[in-house]
Amino acid sequence: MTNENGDRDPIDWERYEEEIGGPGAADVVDLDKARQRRDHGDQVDADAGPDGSAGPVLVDSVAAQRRPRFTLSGLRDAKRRPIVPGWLRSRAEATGNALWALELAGHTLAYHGIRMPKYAAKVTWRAPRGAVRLVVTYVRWWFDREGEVFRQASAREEDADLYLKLARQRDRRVRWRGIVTVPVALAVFLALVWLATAASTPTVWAALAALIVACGVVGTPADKPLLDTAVVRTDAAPLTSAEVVRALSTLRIVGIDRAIRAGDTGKRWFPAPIQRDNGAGWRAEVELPRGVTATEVVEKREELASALARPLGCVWPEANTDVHPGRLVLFVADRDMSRAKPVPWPLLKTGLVDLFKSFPFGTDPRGRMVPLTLMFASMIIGSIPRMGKTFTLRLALLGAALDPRAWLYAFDLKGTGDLAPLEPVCHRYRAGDDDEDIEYAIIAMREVRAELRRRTKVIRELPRDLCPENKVTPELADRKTLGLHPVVIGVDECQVWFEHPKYGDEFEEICTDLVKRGPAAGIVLILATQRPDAKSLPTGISANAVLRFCLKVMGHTENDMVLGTSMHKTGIRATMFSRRDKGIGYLAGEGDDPQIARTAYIDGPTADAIVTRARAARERAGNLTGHAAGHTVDTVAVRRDTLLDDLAVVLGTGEAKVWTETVLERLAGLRPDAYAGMTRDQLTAALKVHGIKTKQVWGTDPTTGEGANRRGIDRADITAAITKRDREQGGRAAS
Ligand SMILES: Nc1ncnc2c1ncn2[C@@H]1O[C@H](COP(=O)(O)OP(=O)(O)OP(=O)(O)O)[C@@H](O)[C@H]1O
Repeated sequence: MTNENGDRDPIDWERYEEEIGGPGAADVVDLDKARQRRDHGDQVDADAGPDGSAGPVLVDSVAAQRRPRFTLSGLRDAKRRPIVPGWLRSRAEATGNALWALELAGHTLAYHGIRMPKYAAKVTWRAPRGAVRLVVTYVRWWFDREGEVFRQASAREEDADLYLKLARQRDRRVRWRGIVTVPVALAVFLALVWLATAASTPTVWAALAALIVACGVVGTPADKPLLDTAVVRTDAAPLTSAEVVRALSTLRIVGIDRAIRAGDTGKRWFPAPIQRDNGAGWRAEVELPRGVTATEVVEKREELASALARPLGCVWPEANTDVHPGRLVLFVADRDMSRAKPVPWPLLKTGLVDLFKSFPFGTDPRGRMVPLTLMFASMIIGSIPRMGKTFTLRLALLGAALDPRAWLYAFDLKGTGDLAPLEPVCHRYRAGDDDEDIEYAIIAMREVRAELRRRTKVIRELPRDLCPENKVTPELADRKTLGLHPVVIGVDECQVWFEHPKYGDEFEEICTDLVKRGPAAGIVLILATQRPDAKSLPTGISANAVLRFCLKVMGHTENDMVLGTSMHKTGIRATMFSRRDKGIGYLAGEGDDPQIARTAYIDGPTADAIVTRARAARERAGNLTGHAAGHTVDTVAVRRDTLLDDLAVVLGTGEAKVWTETVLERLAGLRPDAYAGMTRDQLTAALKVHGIKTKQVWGTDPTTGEGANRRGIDRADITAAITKRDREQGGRAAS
């Protein structure tokens, strides 16, 4: 199509107009009628243009596409960049950076300081050559030797005019430079005379030293620097947009390939320039071609690393779904995260933890500290074997150990003793999965459940001003009389509990209760498992945990099991980690978005040293309890399960069947410490262990006096279960 100026417009606007209005649209729109309607003040047609004229306005026209440069609403919605940079706002990070700079300066000074004699010898050796170089350079300048080539060239080409011009210019220069030389020479001469006659000895030596250093520096060959290298830098090449586009185009992602085939050069894929981030690498934001999601790229992290020719541990693609699913944030670190020396844990040698506040957990790919706040949360740690779950659990428990108020329960069901360093500070500790160990654990967990019930009652009865949010506060935790100190329970390989044939259901029921109600009561449950599936990590637990740390997993089901529903779909994929990424995972629940973190690496001996410090702090606070104080748990108690006998007592002989709620009331009356607060579900689960099921029971409501059919217990079932148990125990005793 040709416009008024005779230029060819690449867009056939007439055709598009016709298409919008349908065939013959130009005939259908009656402009006169439209004008009449406007003149008569009729409502403007929905299709009317902005000027009120009838007919559709093409949004694809150049005018419609033009965006106003400056609008107030645009400014209101604009994202403000922080006045103080992020690393300065975090005290820990700012101190860390300042310490690093001081340390670097100290190292450099010490390195060069120790080499001063060597440098002095080098400088003295090079000084004569430097002196000659200085004199020669000066003489060359004085006699304008740099113009010599041109003068000779003009002579060779017999260009008399040019030669004369250059010769005259040289004469002028030599004369002028000679005039400058006289005062300079005089000054040097006078300085020498003064040094030789009137100056003090230190001044003479200082002047001589300065002269030697100056000459030595001038006499230094270009390929042999005077100073040795104190710090060897391994600077990574900068990341360029062309490189990113080229790498993305090799990933065989259909949408990207299609865009490139259609002539997209990728120049407009970058909404902001690629920047250095925290001095640790390059950060590129990429607006992927329409229809391509960032998760497609995240899944191909390994191929992307190969396309960028960087180690896998340097390449960290993430989806920024806050903007839209096609916005990719690519961080390319200078150093391989899985190989880099781990940043030492700040609490290694000094400092205690307040569990109500965060403590250092690890670092992100940018080298920034990642915190963890255990209070008011439960935590799940999951991955395939040998990725660092136990180390992560131990790290979290070490943090808890450094809060002298906290009671620690550590259960190492793998039984290898990985949690053994924590034993000196644990209120309850057990390694192994034998019957004895499981019995110990069930007693401990029953104890925690009873404690949970007690705490909820204490919190409920506290005056509003002391407990405004109906949850434990740091002040309440400090009051020893209330007994609301933090309780942190760590279980490694928790699937062993939940799959246990006898106590599995009870463990599940207690843990579900703890995950749901424990955080508000100051009880934190941390579960680690290498088999994150519905059986190893019951959904009631996995759905309610707040904190989640997912190291490498193999599939999206495990990913979502640990990190939460739909995480895989939204691009939070722990499947992208490689087997070398030990201790590296996605941490969700701390902060707004899940973040990649490498846990602080603490080996056994280091953990021992931290625990020694933690124990000393507990001794000072008078808070060495349970296992740590040498108390043992009577595991025989668990074998003498009193529930059946207690039921036999409360059911009496007169009634054949009793409603569950009535049984619960009677049990609470019989043993308030064991049964107060027990729910119907809990009783049902406890009965299931003995193979007893509740059934429909007809009875009369004592308050209303009306008959009703409700769930209840048959006394015959209890008697049968007791007989069976006694027979079995008798058989075992006889054998
Ligand atoms: N933050 C870390 N940095 C470097 N290496 C780590 C880190 N955390 C753990 N590792 C390494 O990973 C290895 C496995 O750790 P860990 O025993 O915790 O794995 P796991 O997942 O619990 O294994 P399993 O499933 O067999 O219990 C350890 O030997 C340790 O050296």
